[in-house]
Amino acid sequence: MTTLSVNINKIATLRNSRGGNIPNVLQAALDIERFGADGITVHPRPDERHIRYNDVRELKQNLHVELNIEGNCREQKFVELVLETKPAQVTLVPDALNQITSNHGWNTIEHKAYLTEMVNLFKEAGIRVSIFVDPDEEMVKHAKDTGTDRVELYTESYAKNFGKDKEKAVKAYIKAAETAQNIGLGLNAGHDLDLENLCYFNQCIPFLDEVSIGHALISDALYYGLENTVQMYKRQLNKQ
Ligand SMILES: CC(=O)[C@@H](O)[C@H](O)COP(=O)(O)O
Ligand SMILES: NCC(=O)COP(=O)(O)O
Repeated sequence: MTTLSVNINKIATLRNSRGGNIPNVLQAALDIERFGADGITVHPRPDERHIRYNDVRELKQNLHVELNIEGNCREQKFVELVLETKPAQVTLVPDALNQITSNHGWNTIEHKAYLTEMVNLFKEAGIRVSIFVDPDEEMVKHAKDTGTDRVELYTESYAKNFGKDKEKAVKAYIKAAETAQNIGLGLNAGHDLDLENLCYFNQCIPFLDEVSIGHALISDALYYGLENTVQMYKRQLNKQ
């Protein structure tokens, strides 16, 4: 069964807009856990514009479900935070400084030596590692050489093209996913997944381990409430 890790960056964005502690990010994460999510994802960025480094520390101390920390391992502060908090999973994302959001996966050929070093560092600390990649069989194959446990397929292009032609939109993802499965890599996916496009993606790739979803899920919660929304996403993942 594919697990749902809820990305709570957008809850922190709302909190930070007023400088106080409303909404309370930790409480929201604990509630999301209680409502049935399998994990919590955070993506701290160097400017701490949404999740702050201290949020991550608090979350790790209080959550019972898996914590997935995504981010740029070229940032020393990020590496130190991950090694200090020891989440269940770290997802390595090649962000540029001041990027609005993630917009590409790693080139696992060009950066293989560097990624191998980072994967070793985190795995030695007992942390599962996932590498964020575009839906490209070559990138998946070369990710395997780094020793990573999983890859996360960057689903922005799937989400963007889903409305035009969903079969075409998912094609490269199925190929990349099958490659990962054949070489023994675990498989995550995320970015712009939503209530419309999630079920089809999961049905096309039934061996998916985890999806991480934030922007659409937190937006849907404005209409449906957080509890309902988490359960609506879970139901999409449970449809055969
Ligand atoms: C890695 C990824 O796909 C991103 O979606 C990310 O985790 C979200 O980051 P922001 O919330 O900063 O857009
Ligand atoms: N890894 C993707 C993620 O955590 C959430 O992405 P999005 O749903 O906010 O686009």
